[in-house]
Amino acid sequence: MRRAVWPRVLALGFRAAPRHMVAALVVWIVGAFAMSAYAVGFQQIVDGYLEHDDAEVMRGAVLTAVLFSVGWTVTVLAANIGFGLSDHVALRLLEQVAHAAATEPRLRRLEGAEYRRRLGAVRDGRVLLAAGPRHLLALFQAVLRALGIALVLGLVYPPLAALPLAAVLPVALERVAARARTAAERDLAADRTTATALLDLAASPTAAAELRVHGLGAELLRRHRAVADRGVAALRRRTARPTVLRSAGWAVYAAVFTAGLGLVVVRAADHQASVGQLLMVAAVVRRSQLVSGQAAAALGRLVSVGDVMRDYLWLRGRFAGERAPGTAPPVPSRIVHGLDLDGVGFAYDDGPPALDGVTLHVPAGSLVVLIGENGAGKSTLVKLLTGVYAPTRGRILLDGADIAGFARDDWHAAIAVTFQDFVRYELTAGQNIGVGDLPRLDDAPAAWDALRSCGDGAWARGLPDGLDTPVGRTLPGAVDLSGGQWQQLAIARGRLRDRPLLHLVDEPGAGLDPAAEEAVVGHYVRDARRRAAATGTITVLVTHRMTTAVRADLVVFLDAAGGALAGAHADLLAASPRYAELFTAQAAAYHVGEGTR
Ligand SMILES: Nc1ncnc2c1ncn2[C@@H]1O[C@H](COP(=O)(O)OP(=O)(O)OP(=O)(O)O)[C@@H](O)[C@H]1O
Repeated sequence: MRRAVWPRVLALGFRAAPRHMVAALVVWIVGAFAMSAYAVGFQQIVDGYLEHDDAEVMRGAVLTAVLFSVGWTVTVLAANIGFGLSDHVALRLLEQVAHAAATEPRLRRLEGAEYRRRLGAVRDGRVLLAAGPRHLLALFQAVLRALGIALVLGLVYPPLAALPLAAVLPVALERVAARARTAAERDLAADRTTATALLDLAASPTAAAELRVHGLGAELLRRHRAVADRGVAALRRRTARPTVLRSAGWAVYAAVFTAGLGLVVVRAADHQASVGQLLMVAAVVRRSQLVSGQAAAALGRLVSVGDVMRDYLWLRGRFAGERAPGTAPPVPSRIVHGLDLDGVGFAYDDGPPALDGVTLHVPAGSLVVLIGENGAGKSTLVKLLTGVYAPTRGRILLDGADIAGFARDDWHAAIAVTFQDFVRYELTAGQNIGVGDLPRLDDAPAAWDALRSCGDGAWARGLPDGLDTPVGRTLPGAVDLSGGQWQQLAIARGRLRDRPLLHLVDEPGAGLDPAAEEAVVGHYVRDARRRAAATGTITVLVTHRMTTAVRADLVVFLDAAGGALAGAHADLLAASPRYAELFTAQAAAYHVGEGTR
């Protein structure tokens, strides 16, 4: 464990549970003193008895009884305080990471293999990390106990005070072994993730039907076994040598203490030490072994704690800074001129550009249909317009103002979105709509009204408690819905906000039956016209149904190279052979008459 992390682990404890930390510190100092010093009382009893000194025996008995009971009480107390401390820190840790991730406006910071690896490490290691302050205190206590033992040994024969130093070698080797183990585990983390994913998939209820039909269950388990066996073998190989070294360290330690004990026996034979002192040393040697074990265990765990702490600090650093722009311009209440994309480009991580130099003007109040083949960048453009991603080059301007300059929360409050990969919330059906406009989370009439855009909503009325029915798989009494019904809830959610500046809808028809899809598109067209007049709202509809393009003011056709062509449907038919080809193929498939051209 590198030094810089220690104070931060302690600070974690003091921030999460300051009273627990102080109590643990006090209790463990008292415990360390009591459990080391009680052996002195033990010596007094034996020597008093041999010298027929009843007063000395009594003093020893009282001292032993008091120190022993204080020591044990405090040990039990310390364990409880320590666990309480860990619980507090664990809770706080999870809250901090979850809050930072949930409120991070820059979605790119939640992506990438490095982010996923570190997040996984903190999630899996949170209990370990939360116990970090406790392990640090345990290490501190072990050092105090070792000092107490040195003091007691020094009383018998001063050179013996150096005996506890023999623990330095095995404890250091324990640390080396722990380092080797955590390094190996870290290198094997990808395999472990794969193994867990394979097991999760094998047990997943959503994948159950497909796995059975394709006969994949046994294959998944075979792969899991192969990956897991490889991991266990690699771990054994890499930790074998440090384990041998570790055992050698403890052997040296045992030899040194045995020699120390032998020395006291010789001194007792020479009448330079009393029998009581001999017994006291024997008791202290046993205690010293426990204390060294405690220190070694704490140090070993702290190595892993340090690793998780570094991942945790990395995550905190990733979410830090740039959160609140100083003075952001206000988001306008209506669009007057329109939306301009000025050379907009975007690439995920180090991948090829998903969008490459898109430049176009969308007049206020337009209904835009966004068309393109799979992977052309339609959803990416929608995400750029929501502001959760920023263009890697170029700008998006609303009435001339770069949307990147608006405060994120203000911008998000000013738009309405239905995402292609929408979320299925484990809430009631009505709340699945209500989350689209939080102040109206439980506004039943508004939810019914929004749902009516997808048809008559008969299926929702047929639910046991209508829109008050919990939906999904986890809540008690929850009803799971069909893909199209979930999609209707997502569409209604996106329609709940009344006066958005941008209304973005990504593939609303994908899971809907033709009647529902027609109803939905019709509502979007009517909403777009109504809002155009009121707020200059721009509605962007992503669809593969090219016949919808006929009803648009502006069609944006994204090509596979990340470029865009914009214009009226008829203009695009003339300007783009590929667009015309796609339209003709689809029109033929859907028996669309020539009149639509
Ligand atoms: N989160 C992501 N990380 C990395 N690459 C991504 C991510 N999302 C999309 N891409 C890539 O960006 C490109 C554009 O994807 P996008 O989802 O925008 O296409 P689309 O036009 O919406 O496709 P579809 O019609 O299939 O929904 C694709 O090549 C895709 O592989």
